[in-house]
Amino acid sequence: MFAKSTWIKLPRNVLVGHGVLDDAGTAVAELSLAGTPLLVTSPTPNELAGDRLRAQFDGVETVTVDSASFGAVAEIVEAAEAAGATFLVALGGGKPIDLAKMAADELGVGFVSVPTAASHDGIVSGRSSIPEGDTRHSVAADPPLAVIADTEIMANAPWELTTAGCADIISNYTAVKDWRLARRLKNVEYSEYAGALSEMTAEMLVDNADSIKQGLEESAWIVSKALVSSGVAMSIAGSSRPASGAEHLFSHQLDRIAESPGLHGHQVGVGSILTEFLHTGENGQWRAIRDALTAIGAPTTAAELGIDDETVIEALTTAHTIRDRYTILGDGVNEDAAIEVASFTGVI
Ligand SMILES: NC(=O)C1=CN([C@@H]2O[C@H](COP(=O)(O)OP(=O)(O)OC[C@H]3O[C@@H](n4cnc5c(N)ncnc54)[C@H](OP(=O)(O)O)[C@@H]3O)[C@@H](O)[C@H]2O)C=CC1
Ligand SMILES: O=C(CO)COP(=O)(O)O
Ligand SMILES: [Zn+2]
Repeated sequence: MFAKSTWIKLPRNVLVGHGVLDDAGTAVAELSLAGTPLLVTSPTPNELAGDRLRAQFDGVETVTVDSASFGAVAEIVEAAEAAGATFLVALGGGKPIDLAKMAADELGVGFVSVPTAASHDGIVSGRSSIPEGDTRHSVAADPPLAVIADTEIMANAPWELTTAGCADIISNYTAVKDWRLARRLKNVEYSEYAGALSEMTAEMLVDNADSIKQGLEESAWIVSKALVSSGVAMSIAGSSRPASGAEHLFSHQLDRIAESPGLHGHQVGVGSILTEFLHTGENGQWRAIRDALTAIGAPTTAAELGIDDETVIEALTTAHTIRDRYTILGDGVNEDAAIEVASFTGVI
């Protein structure tokens, strides 16, 4: 008997466009959720859009978080219980969205994602990433019930957040290569649909690189749609594999060891240059990845990330140890090889 089964969880309503923030109430009403939400946000997004959102939900209370931590998740859970909230609405960048995602999971309620920055695909995915000490916990949770991405607000967010979101999508190329490699060498479960969707998402973003420019609202639209698409690929796969390979291990390791880590998307972009070189060699596609990052204005070197060369080499040689996820890093890249890769590609 055929015994495989799949449970794919996806957002039901996805709104992307100019001014869609004002449709949040309608989009949520359409989900037929009973009761009142708790609004989870952080200071800047609250100031930018909190009142417009509150005006659409009767009796909504607000909790404002300053930093990502398990303590902040507990605070949200407590506030939701005290307010008798039956679902959460997360307004902001990845920080309040990830915290609300994890709190919603703990409370056993749904949440709605209202991103104000297109900084990475966590704003639509079913994964939450919370730092604790020098480690970062990547935890599975349910994806948002709805995503309301107002491009007017996102286009006015700091530009580097948008270029980070683009680089997170460009990194899908190497993530899928790692996933296929793991299927071939370790018999890891692979989804053709999720792999193809993830690659196509990166392809479409790169094809539209000319329209990704600071001050152009269309940029926020292109990137938001790509982030949604990448989130869907992860939901189909039931893991972050389609969007997270060795380049993500490299970035997670930088988050642990760098004195002042860069933005997630920027780090995975530079990681992709390195791991593409490991996959396809000196005449392979690493230049195409680098050029795509350059075209949208994302960093391509350690210096542009603001991280010293030694730390980049340490991250590349130790990244394979931080997670049980087989990638092109295999059982480790030695220091000489890491220096060779990083020098040849101009990363250091
Ligand atoms: N789930 C996942 O797969 C992933 C999750 N993450 C998590 O996401 C977080 C990082 O995401 P990121 O979006 O960069 O973080 P933040 O939510 O901290 O946002 C970055 C900064 O931009 C500000 N901001 C947000 N929107 C606007 C806007 N429209 N205009 C002006 N300023 C704005 C924020 O203000 P303020 O300081 O007031 O909040 C903050 O200072 C981390 O907590 C990380 O762990 C990262 C990668 C992947
Ligand atoms: O950042 C992600 C995908 O872009 C999530 O991946 P992780 O599972 O590595 O946290
Ligand atoms: Zn990512």
